[in-house]
Amino acid sequence: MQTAQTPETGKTGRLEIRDARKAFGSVRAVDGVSFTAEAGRITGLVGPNGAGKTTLFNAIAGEASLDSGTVTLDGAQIGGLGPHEVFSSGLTRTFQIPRPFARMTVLENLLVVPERQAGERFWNNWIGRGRVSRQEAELREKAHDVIAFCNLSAVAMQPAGSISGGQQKLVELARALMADPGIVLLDEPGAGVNPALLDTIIERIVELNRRGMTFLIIEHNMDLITSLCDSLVVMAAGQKIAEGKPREVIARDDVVEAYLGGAAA
Ligand SMILES: Nc1ncnc2c1ncn2[C@@H]1O[C@H](COP(=O)(O)OP(=O)(O)OP(=O)(O)O)[C@@H](O)[C@H]1O
Repeated sequence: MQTAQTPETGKTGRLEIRDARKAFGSVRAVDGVSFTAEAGRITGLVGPNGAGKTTLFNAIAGEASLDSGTVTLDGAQIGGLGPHEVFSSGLTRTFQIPRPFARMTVLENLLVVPERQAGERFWNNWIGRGRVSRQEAELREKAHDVIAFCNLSAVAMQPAGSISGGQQKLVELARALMADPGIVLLDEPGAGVNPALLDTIIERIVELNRRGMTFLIIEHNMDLITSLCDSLVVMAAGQKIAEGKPREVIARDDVVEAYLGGAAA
């Protein structure tokens, strides 16, 4: 699937969610949520436990279906597609708990990421080599470039299961980059990561965004959210309760209230 560029910015990765709904029995996990992650921006998705963030992420990434609503990426409908088709359309995600192939080296974890068949080639554009063929040597070269970019060179030949949880988060990001995505969905990139590695993760996200990559990030760490995000969407009990500039949004009484209620639940 070819991705279109957003006319105003020339960037890709604009994700638009309209009236998304998903229920599990009587639980309305996602209850009529609409928002847009603008191309070239970093959008945060926050909310207390059980707000519906993960359910929405899973639906966007094609791992679960919505009951109703639409999801478009650069104007193309991706709602209802399976995970591989969503991936091919230029959207990749990371998981809250990293899922590397534990016995494979970090390098091998990157080499097994399938190449997208069409669409934007973010990383390739950046390294300026045009279209990278599937030739093993070039794929390895790209993987080494991505590994260096993610500060993982020192552990490239180690089994991914043997490195720290924070480094595994960087492997997740690196695997996402191998696909040259227009947008990356990050599920709690800061969770369980030591402060030094967290700085590296933040720096890398900022650098990728500076080069045009779009991000949608679920995160509980408000310092990380306010320092990284251009805009913030707050969910509670399946609904969007606030949206706007991060510092303004998190100061709102109803947002504070939702968090206190969620924490007490
Ligand atoms: N597979 C499922 N079956 C039944 N209920 C589910 C399922 N997945 C999620 N839920 C329910 O849907 C609601 C939203 O859950 P979800 O995990 O999406 O919230 P969340 O905002 O990601 O929370 P957290 O921050 O704790 O990860 C919760 O009430 C949860 O119990």
